[in-house]
Amino acid sequence: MIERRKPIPIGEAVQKIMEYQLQGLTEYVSINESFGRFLSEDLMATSDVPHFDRAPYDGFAVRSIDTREASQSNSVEFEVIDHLGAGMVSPKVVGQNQAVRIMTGAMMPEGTDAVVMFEVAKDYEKNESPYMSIKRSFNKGDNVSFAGEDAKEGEVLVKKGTLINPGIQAMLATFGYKDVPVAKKPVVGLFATGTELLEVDESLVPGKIRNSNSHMIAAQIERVGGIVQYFGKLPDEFDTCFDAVKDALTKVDLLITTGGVSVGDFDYLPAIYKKLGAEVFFNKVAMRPGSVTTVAGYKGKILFGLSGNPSACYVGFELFARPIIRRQLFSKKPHLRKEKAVLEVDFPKANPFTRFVRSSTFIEDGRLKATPSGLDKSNIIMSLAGANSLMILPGGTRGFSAGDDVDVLLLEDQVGSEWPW
Ligand SMILES: Nc1nc2c(c(=O)[nH]1)N[C@H]1C(S)=C(S)[C@@H](COP(=O)(O)OP(=O)(O)OC[C@H]3O[C@@H](n4cnc5c(N)ncnc54)[C@H](O)[C@@H]3O)O[C@H]1N2
Ligand code: MOO
Ligand SMILES: [Mg+2]
Repeated sequence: MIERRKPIPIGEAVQKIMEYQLQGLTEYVSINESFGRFLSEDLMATSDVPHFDRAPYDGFAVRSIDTREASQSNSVEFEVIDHLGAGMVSPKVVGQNQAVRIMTGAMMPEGTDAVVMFEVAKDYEKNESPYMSIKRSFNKGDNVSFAGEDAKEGEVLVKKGTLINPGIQAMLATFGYKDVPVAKKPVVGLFATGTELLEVDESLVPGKIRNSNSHMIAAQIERVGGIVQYFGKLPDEFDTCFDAVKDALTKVDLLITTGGVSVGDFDYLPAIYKKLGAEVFFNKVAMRPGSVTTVAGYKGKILFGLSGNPSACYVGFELFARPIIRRQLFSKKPHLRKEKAVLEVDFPKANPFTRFVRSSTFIEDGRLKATPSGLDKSNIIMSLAGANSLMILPGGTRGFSAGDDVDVLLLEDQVGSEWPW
């Protein structure tokens, strides 16, 4: 007689994992390597930006007071006393009816408070000296980019846990972060179990299949921000698997296995957890696919026994392994982002358990819409390629119709959701 497993609700399963306190760690990387990493500290402005008043246009820096009388019928003349490119600083103090020829980005000379664009000035020479004249007036501050208008020193600009994007790279450089504090990537160990598994370059023979799970999960680990330590595939043999798992646990932060978690005669993971003395959080979840997902804690590490069935394996990772990895990367929203979408097609299958349907979610006419990306069975691989989301169809329902509102979890999104969804 096989053991009867008691399925626990999905929310409870997620919570049990998240209660396990795994701390994120910080490391410093060069700004050149920080793109795509997660900030491990709030990013603060180390100075005003810009830190001096500067010209936002090519033209002439003037004292606005001297322009007051300028009009279409009264042109006002200025003596041009200096010439500045970006990076240059004028040693001169600008006096009455004087101007400085200034280029975009150059620091405003002392005394000036407005910039006249070249387009509205007439420049000429008189007695071999440069002059310019204007036929309109300017107010104090016209065409000036003021110190601190972009950022104020001490301001928190980006929160800890944010993914560094190209804009944040620009900020980091602006504030002189040569080395950037980022979350250390958790090392996630990975085994594929199954005597039936062939390597990717092996020819097909009766009864055997190529191992696709480890390639899929490795990509999922990288997508979420972890480092993959792949230990290879294991045959369904207790001693071999036990030794390999025990040894691997000394080398990683989290350990994922695929296959061997159900009630089959060669499903050894449950017995391995038992012999290890690991604390099994759950071994059955009220969901499809991925109901057999088994998760255990062991000496501050978490073991994820994902199903061997590819779609179940994929879903198990996204629901249970993703958030703990993201939390180690300091995310405050470590779970998949949940949004509402309109179901595009009928989904008549009744759902005793909550179902996560691999789906393609897209925007059409300003609305989020979702459609299954292929066959909905846990052994199916092909529907995963087109899946950018998981549609949540709650348990205890008789199926759904086109036009119904459904919840979708976005797989490629970087913002995430808090818990509970
Ligand atoms: N009597 C019962 N049988 C099964 C139950 C059950 O509750 N009672 N649950 C079924 C469900 S649901 C699932 S899901 C599977 C889970 O099985 P395991 O996690 O133990 O995985 P395996 O038995 O090792 O393999 C299942 C399936 O997946 C293929 N597989 C395994 N590894 C890979 C890989 N790396 N790449 C591609 N495909 C892989 C394997 O060949 C099997 O076909 O159990 C049901 N049975
Ligand atoms: O874990 Mo199985 O995929 O529930 O279908
Ligand atoms: Mg099995």
